[in-house]
Amino acid sequence: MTGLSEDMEKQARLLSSQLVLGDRLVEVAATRTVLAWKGIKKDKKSSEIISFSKTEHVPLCDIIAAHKNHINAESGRSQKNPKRLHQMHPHAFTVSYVRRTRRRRRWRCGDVTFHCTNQGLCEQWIQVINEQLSLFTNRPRSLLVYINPYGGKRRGERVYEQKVAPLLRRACISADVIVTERANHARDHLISQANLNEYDGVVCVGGDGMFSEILHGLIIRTQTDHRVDRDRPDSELVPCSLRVGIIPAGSTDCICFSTVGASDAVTSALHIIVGDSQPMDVCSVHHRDRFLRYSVSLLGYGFYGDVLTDSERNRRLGPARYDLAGVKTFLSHKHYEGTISFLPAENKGTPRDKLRCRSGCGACQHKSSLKDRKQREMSEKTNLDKDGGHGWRVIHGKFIAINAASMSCACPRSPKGLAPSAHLADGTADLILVRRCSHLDFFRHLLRHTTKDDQFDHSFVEVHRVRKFCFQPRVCGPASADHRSGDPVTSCFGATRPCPATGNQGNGHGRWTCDGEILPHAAIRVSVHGQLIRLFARGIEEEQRQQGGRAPEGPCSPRDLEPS
Ligand SMILES: Nc1ncnc2c1ncn2[C@@H]1O[C@H](COP(=O)(O)OP(=O)(O)OP(=O)(O)O)[C@@H](O)[C@H]1O
Ligand SMILES: CCCCCCCCCCCCC/C=C/[C@@H](O)[C@H](CO)NC(=O)CCCCC
Ligand SMILES: [Ca+2]
Repeated sequence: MTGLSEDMEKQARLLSSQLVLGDRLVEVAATRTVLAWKGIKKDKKSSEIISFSKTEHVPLCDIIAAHKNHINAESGRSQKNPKRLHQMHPHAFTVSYVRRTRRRRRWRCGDVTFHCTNQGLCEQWIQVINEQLSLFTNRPRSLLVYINPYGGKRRGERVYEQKVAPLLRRACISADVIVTERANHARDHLISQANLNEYDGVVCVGGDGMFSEILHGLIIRTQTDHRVDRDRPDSELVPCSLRVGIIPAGSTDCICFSTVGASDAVTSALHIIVGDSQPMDVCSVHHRDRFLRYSVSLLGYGFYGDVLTDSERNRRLGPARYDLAGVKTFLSHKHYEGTISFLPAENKGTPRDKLRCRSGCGACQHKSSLKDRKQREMSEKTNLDKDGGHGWRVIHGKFIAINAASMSCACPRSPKGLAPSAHLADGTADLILVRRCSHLDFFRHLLRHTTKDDQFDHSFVEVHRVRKFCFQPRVCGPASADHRSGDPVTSCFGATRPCPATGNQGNGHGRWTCDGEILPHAAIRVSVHGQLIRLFARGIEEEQRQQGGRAPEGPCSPRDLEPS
């Protein structure tokens, strides 16, 4: 025995044999966690089999599938490969696996083809590998796919057919595909038609707006099935059981970029295939006792609300509409007056710490139990009753922008994001207040979103980590008794009255963008629901150095390595 590696010797081999790889003879072995091989040859003097190359290996959790090859006479024969070697090994199988590239966290599908002496051995290898893969119960078998044909540069259908469908087929994953025919088609289908029991996950081919449809479809369906009243701002929402995969085909693709670390269809498809799971916080947004929308990325008032409002007029420009609207909004340099009240998140770090949310993030590991949450709610209520809002902070001011990000909102435009230290699944959002400042100062602040400099390091910017917040635009006329009472929750909504100038509450104020949609009200109340939804993703991985070898040791967590 040549000894593939010490680690492998410690584990029971499921199968090992001599096979041919290219023009070399290799010893190949499979255990429950790894497939490894090493070049071998016959020692001329002793006639013993000796190894002559380093062990190469692929963790089983990175393998997509093993398939039989249909070989013609010429295939598999390299120039150096003597005809004899090939003739002695006429059967072959290919193992497809996840290959990490050196470039920007992109994953690709790698193939390695082994030739065998006989058909029985070839089939045995395929069976052993695929049997082990079938033990990974986190991998989906059946998916429901929604494609927005008009998202981003209108390439959704092509991207799916050319890049994603072939990989799903290779991994033996079935997919029912719906190409949407109108806005909200996917949302409505999920709410009232889809038979969700048939699927292990939902795939969204499109941008953040399309993802938002699917998010709404799944959350609304889940709450309806569990008879949860969505209109009550304090309802405890039930987490969705199906995971969502995002194949980026939009303009910003911020949710994909922030959860996968790349905006790339093949990378996303591979995260779906290996069955990754990334929980994600969701904000619920209410106006008085009426549910408005859910948000996972940016709730933005003022600057971003205006950018989005303006960009909607130029949808035909595709992704460039945001640049045009961004410049116009920046030049208009508006500010808005209002009161923001928020409940700070305790013991959850700060938005300016340097603890970035990365794959396996410690801050996102802890999911508070129902008991914890009930206790927190009780103490919030008691504090409110006791002294009219203890724990809540209230800030009145003139703001150029108010942004709430429950994740970093990293995207190709801003690789560290609007809130670089926000966490995907810690049950909090980072609330960024940009007060009225000079044009030049605001430009400096914006510019820092694209560099390594700290965009919060300005006297006119403050940032808080929060569980809940309310916003009340400046009230026309004298402040109401509720507002003066200091009870932030009541004052958020009690003080709203029609503006005499317009006769309409909301008009004349700024607007909120909620993951790219414009909200119909400026006075809103927001709660973060920790880990309400899960994606086929694993968060952004630390960049790794490749160390030679066919597939570098991936960051498979022990959970991934052990078949369940
Ligand atoms: N068939 C369709 N026809 C018209 N609109 C659609 C259709 N399907 C989905 N939509 C809507 O298109 C909007 C934009 O889609 P999407 O998010 O995919 O692209 P985007 O806006 O270019 O990207 P991003 O949201 O990342 O900026 C979504 O709000 C969605 O509701
Ligand atoms: C002087 C240079 C200034 C550069 C400033 C760059 C700052 C970029 C921060 C981008 C944050 C995007 C957050 C994502 C929000 C999405 O839910 C939403 C829907 O797709 N997209 C936008 O709001 C689109 C937002 C587009 C903003 C331009
Ligand atoms: Ca969060």
